[in-house]
Amino acid sequence: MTPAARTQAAIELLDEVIVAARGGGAAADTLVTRYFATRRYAGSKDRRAVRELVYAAIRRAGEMPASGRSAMLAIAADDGDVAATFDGSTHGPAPIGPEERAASSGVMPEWLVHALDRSGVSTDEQAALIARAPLDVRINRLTADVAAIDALGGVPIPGLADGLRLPSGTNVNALAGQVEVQDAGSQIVSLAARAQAGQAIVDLCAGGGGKTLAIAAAMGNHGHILATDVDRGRLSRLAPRAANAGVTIIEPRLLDPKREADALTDWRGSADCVLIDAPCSGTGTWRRNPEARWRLTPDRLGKFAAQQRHVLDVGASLVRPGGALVYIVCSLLDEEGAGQIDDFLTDYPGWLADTSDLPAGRGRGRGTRLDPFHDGTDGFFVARLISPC
Ligand SMILES: C[S@@+](CC[C@H](N)C(=O)[O-])C[C@H]1O[C@@H](n2cnc3c(N)ncnc32)[C@H](O)[C@@H]1O
Repeated sequence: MTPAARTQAAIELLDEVIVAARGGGAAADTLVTRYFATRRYAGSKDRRAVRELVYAAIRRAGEMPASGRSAMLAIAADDGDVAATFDGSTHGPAPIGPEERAASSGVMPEWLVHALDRSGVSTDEQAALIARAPLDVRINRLTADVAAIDALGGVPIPGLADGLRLPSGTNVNALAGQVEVQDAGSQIVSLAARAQAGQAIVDLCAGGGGKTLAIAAAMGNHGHILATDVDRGRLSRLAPRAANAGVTIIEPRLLDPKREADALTDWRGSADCVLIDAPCSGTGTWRRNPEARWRLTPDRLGKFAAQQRHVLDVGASLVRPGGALVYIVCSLLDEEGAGQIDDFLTDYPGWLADTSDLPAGRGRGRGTRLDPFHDGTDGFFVARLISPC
């Protein structure tokens, strides 16, 4: 592809990303993969270059741009080489017209700036939310070939015995099951479960099982983990991943939304720990999905808050006396984090917030917050609550 054709491809892709963000369609990453699946003429260098243009344009536009072209014009405004590709060549974009407007620059939509301000997230911390994310993995000691993992050339992540930060672009597919791609923050908040061999743990919002597998490894594959979710597609990914990872203690169970408690009567009041990695806005994961900040609305945020309170109520009923409820969101908004826990503790007398022994993060309300600016991780809020004996 010529440089001009790459710019045109980025414009087309950005148009797709904008349409998907407006209509609840696929994530940018999926759209890029699909785009190239039907364009075999594009080589690996072309794909990488187009992907970088697309993500640079997404990161630069705080508000959703009017079009892919206006988003790329904003990149062209600062980069003469990109501007020169608007040359009207056969596969390239039309020349820039004198009246054409580039998309405005910014970190995120204005309403989110205010919401994060209210949650005590500084301007620098907000900017770090859309920086590039590193490639972190968790070494699975149940199956790991240490020599093969050493050969990847990663750097140990402070505070995580099994965490490794790899050079960007490292292909870890050949080591599936031996290493799990998992952000350092996700590994750190999983430690809040303080999982031990022999325990009975419920991972209520297990999804594809990123944290379930981390907990199983911490238990040395001894004990029992009930992994539940309401999303059949996500939960179905867990069993093959567990098999690959040599984990045998996980029991997946699909729940019916709003009727979760009916399917969990056998676990009522008996879990040593219930982990709730709740559905949330994902403001802490914008490094990986920067276009997600265009999708979020105050209405959607309110719906997440209601879901969070619902899963907290379901989870609390499963904890044994003296057991722990660990609440996690990958968001820095107090509505989803510290505020939820304040409300929970008001409504559940006798429950107490435990102190943090995590190797990163700072206190926020009755929990701990991790963020890219201070911790170099995705953003998370985590609280560990102890049920009355
Ligand atoms: C943040 S994701 C979980 C990610 C997962 N724990 C991991 O580490 O990969 C939140 C999950 O909560 C699930 N969920 C939403 N409402 C739920 C409910 N009422 N009961 C159980 N799971 C629910 C969603 O389907 C989604 O998979």
